[in-house]
Amino acid sequence: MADMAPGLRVAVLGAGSWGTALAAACARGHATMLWARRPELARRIADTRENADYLPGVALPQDLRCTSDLDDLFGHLSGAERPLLILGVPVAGMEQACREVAAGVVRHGMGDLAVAWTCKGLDADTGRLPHAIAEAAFAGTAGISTGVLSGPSFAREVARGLPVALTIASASAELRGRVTEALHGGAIRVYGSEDIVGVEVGGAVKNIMAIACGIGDGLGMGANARAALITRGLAEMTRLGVALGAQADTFSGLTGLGDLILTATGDLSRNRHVGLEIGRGRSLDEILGDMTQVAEGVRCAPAVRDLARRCGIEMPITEAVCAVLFDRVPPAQAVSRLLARDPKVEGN
Ligand SMILES: NC(=O)C1=CN([C@@H]2O[C@H](COP(=O)(O)OP(=O)(O)OC[C@H]3O[C@@H](n4cnc5c(N)ncnc54)[C@H](OP(=O)(O)O)[C@@H]3O)[C@@H](O)[C@H]2O)C=CC1
Ligand SMILES: O=C(CO)COP(=O)(O)O
Repeated sequence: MADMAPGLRVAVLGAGSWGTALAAACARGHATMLWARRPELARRIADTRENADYLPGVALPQDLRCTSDLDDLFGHLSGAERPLLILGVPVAGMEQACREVAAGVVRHGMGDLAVAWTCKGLDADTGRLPHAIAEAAFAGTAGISTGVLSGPSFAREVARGLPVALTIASASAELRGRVTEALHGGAIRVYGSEDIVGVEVGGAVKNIMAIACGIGDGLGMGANARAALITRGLAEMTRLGVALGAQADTFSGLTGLGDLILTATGDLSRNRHVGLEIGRGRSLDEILGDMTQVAEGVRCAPAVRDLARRCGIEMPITEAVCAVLFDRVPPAQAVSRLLARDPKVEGN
């Protein structure tokens, strides 16, 4: 069946805060369907035009469709000329989501599907970046092109229609064009990149640095310390990324420095929130117990630390965050250890 309506067919898998905000943005110009894993949430979104669990108070577009049935989602996409699927799940859900996508593509006989994921982190058990998780899950399934959508973007601000700039990284120019067509316009700018590893490393490491800056601010360490953590955090992110094959320039862009500044300083950040509360003396279990949304940096920090060690890369701030979160090192002691490191030449 040819795609008769103007615009693309877009599906968003995952109705958390980011998936919902992106689905709302796409629905303004394209036939869009959002998938929630809880049928009860899908029904409430469809009935109330609000995702009260994740974006309370935000009115969703009337023509955004919502389902909890994956076959509805693939039915919506199959037959369209240039279908786009955005994955709005956290890293922990990435592998299963990709497997569901591969199965759906086969079940619905789709010959072409562009898939863009939005998670920021790496697999807590294996240290794989999201593109490696996708590659493994999609191996053997023809017709799927892939990319990562990232950048400094608090879901709540995007859902309110405030300006934002995003980056879509993919080896496929056609996929970059499809994602740009779905989102670019109005308050959203979309930039293209081919540096998938750089974009993914930026997204993963900035969350850890946001926790570090939150800890510093919770301890009352001041603005100078925050600027130092951001700058040296950028150095850590760049070192790791370059060792993994990324381009150094990517880290001064939206998905590196841009997202690092946003998340390390913006109080809408869940990762910064975790750090702030740790710095104020609360325990990690207590903080996470009170949160209903994901803070990817917590699970990701040990995986990044271990990956850096395997690569022979120094990441002292990441090491300090892990020590505070998981080894019960008091935050002030972790700061003293960082300050006591030997002097070195900046840039290294
Ligand atoms: N929020 C933001 O501002 C931004 C977030 N991101 C990234 O997007 C990703 C998703 O984050 P966000 O939407 O904020 O998260 P939320 O915590 O707001 O929502 C998480 C969503 O994922 C579902 N989910 C949770 N765990 C799993 C799992 N193991 N398998 C499948 N689905 C799961 C939840 O379903 P259920 O409700 O049923 O539990 C929910 O729909 C993260 O990697 C985040 O870093 C990127 C840019 C901006
Ligand atoms: O990635 C984000 C903004 O770009 C959201 O950050 P948090 O996950 O810390 O809320």
